[in-house]
Order: sequence, then structure tokens, then C-alpha cells
Amino acid sequence: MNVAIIGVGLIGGSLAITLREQKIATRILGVDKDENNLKKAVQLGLIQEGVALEKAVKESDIVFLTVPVDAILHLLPPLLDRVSNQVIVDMGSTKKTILHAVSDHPKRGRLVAAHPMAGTEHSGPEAAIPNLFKGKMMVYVDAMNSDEDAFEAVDAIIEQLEMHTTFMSANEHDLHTAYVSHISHVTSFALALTVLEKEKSQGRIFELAGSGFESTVRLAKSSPDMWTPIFRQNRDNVLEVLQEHIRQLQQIYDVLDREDYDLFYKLIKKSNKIRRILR
Ligand SMILES: NC(=O)c1ccc[n+]([C@@H]2O[C@H](COP(=O)([O-])OP(=O)(O)OC[C@H]3O[C@@H](n4cnc5c(N)ncnc54)[C@H](O)[C@@H]3O)[C@@H](O)[C@H]2O)c1
Ligand SMILES: O=C(O)C(=O)C[C@]1(C(=O)O)C=C[C@@H](O)C=C1
Repeated sequence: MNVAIIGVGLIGGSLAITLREQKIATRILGVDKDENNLKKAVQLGLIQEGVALEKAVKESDIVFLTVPVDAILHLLPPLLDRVSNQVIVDMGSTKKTILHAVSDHPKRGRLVAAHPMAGTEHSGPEAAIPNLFKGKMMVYVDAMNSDEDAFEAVDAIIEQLEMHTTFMSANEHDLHTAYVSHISHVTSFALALTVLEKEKSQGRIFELAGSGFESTVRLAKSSPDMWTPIFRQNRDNVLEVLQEHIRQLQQIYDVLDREDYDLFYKLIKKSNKIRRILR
């Protein structure tokens, strides 16, 4: 199978490693707007060759779109214009705006919208790692709008990646990722900003950052190039959950301010429910 990866960063690069290791792809072409990333991806052996978008689509059976979601929105319609029987897989973190933009496209059936719930806070080709997707969830979005053969071809690969799968509509997907994934990033960005504002001594941050701070602030190391377009496309859902988050923070502030430690205890106990869900 000939594969093209548009966007040879963390997700595209990690996918390339697995496709090569599992011998799913015979040839992997890469496309990237950043020449250095393209060169790096060849040096690291993620892709065989860096090529122009037109060549990648023409010479591939399956094309994975692993660029930030604003670039997916921009690239997807002209990509579908070029497709004959190839399959395009959109791996972006938001779906509603993107799928709406191509809903009437005559080649919509060749598109499979899939979101891997797997990643790290690092980006670029050097961040690519083996086994990123193994055991993680792949969310198929509006799968009924993909041609059956296109969906089957993608699903066969996802099975070889040993991923779990679930199905959602675009609305459901964007709502629930706002509730679980996107708000977690907001919290972490706000935590980093808070600590940087209050603790002016970088030495003290370094000395006192045990695994607690490290684990809660990890997501604040994430790329603004990837996350700003996600918040732009999922703004309404994020604002809704953010309002609740602010209410919870305000409640904790009020409870501490009036020294209501019984309620504070109960709030922590209630939050511990997450332990039963995530085990
Ligand atoms: N990082 C995660 O945890 C994660 C998880 C699941 C899905 N995603 C989604 O996967 C996509 C890629 O994320 P990533 O973490 O791999 O990002 P990344 O920054 O590591 O890689 C993106 C690559 O795309 C390139 N690029 C950007 N705009 C381009 C354009 N217009 N044309 C060609 N190349 C372009 C960049 O130069 C970069 O090499 C995003 O849509 C993101 O929402 C990310
Ligand atoms: O683990 C991380 O660093 C991630 O940010 C991964 C994560 C997530 O929120 O779980 C981030 C965005 C994606 O769309 C999917 C996965």
C-alpha cells in the first residue's frame, strides 16, 4: 500500500513509524509546509521522500491528514477535488466545522473522519514515537458518510494498530472532546500561567515541582500552533464547559475563604469518583 502523510509531526510521524514497522505501507511519502520538518522526517526514516501535495495524492492509495485543524479545513476541499478512488483520513482533533465544509463535496465518501485519542505534549517529527496508538481509542466521526470500502480500508489499518474504536456524530464528538480533552488543556495552561505569575523564582519552581505539579502542568507544554485552531473551531463547547470550571474554582475559593472544611472534604471526596471511572 502506498501512503501519504500530510503533516510529518507527532501524529503523522508516529503513524508512519507503525505503518512501516507493521509492514502495512510499502512506500510512505510525506508533505509538510516546513522544509526542515520534511528533511528531519526523511533523516529519521519516518518517510521515504518529501514531495508536493499533488504528487502525494496522485501516487498514494491512502492519504492521512495530520496537520493542525485550521490547515485541515483549508486543505481538505482541494484535496477531495484531486481524489479519484484514494481514501483521505482526517486525523484532526475537531470535526464539526471541517465536516460541515465538505458535506456537499461530490467526493465526501472518500473521506474517513477519525480522531485518535492518543498524543503527547510534544510536536514535530522528532516527537514521533512507536506504539503511540496501541491500546488507545480511535473515534470514527459521521462514519455513515464515508463509502463502505473507504471505511473498511481505514478500519483494517486501525485494527492492525491495535486501537479500540467508537463511533460518534460530529456534534457529539466536539461536545465530548471539549468536556474531557480540551478543558484539561485549558486548566493546564491556566495553571502554568498562575504559577509563572506567582512564583517569580524559576529555581523554586524547579526545586518544588514534584510529580504532582509535573503531571498537572504537562499539557501546558503543548504547541499553540496545534491548540489555537482547536479552540477556534470548538469555541462554543469550550466556553460552555469553561463556565462550569470557573464555577467549580469559585466554589473552592469560597469554601476555603469561609473555612468550611467539612464541605471542602466532601468536594474532594466527590472528585475522587474519577478514580472509579479511570481506575
Ligand atoms: N498531539 C496530539 O496529542 C494529537 C492527538 C490526536 C490528534 N491530533 C491532531 O493531529 C494533527 C497534528 O497534530 P500534531 O500533534 O502531530 O502536530 P505537529 O505540530 O507535531 O505536526 C503538524 C505538522 O504539520 C505541518 N503543517 C502545518 N500546517 C501545514 C500545512 N498547511 N501544510 C502542510 N503541513 C503543515 C507542521 O509543519 C508540522 O510538521 C492536528 O490536527 C491535531 O489536532 C493531535
Ligand atoms: O496526552 C496528551 O498530551 C494529549 O494532549 C492527548 C490528547 C488528549 O487530550 O488526550 C490531546 C488532543 C487530542 O486530540 C487527543 C489526545
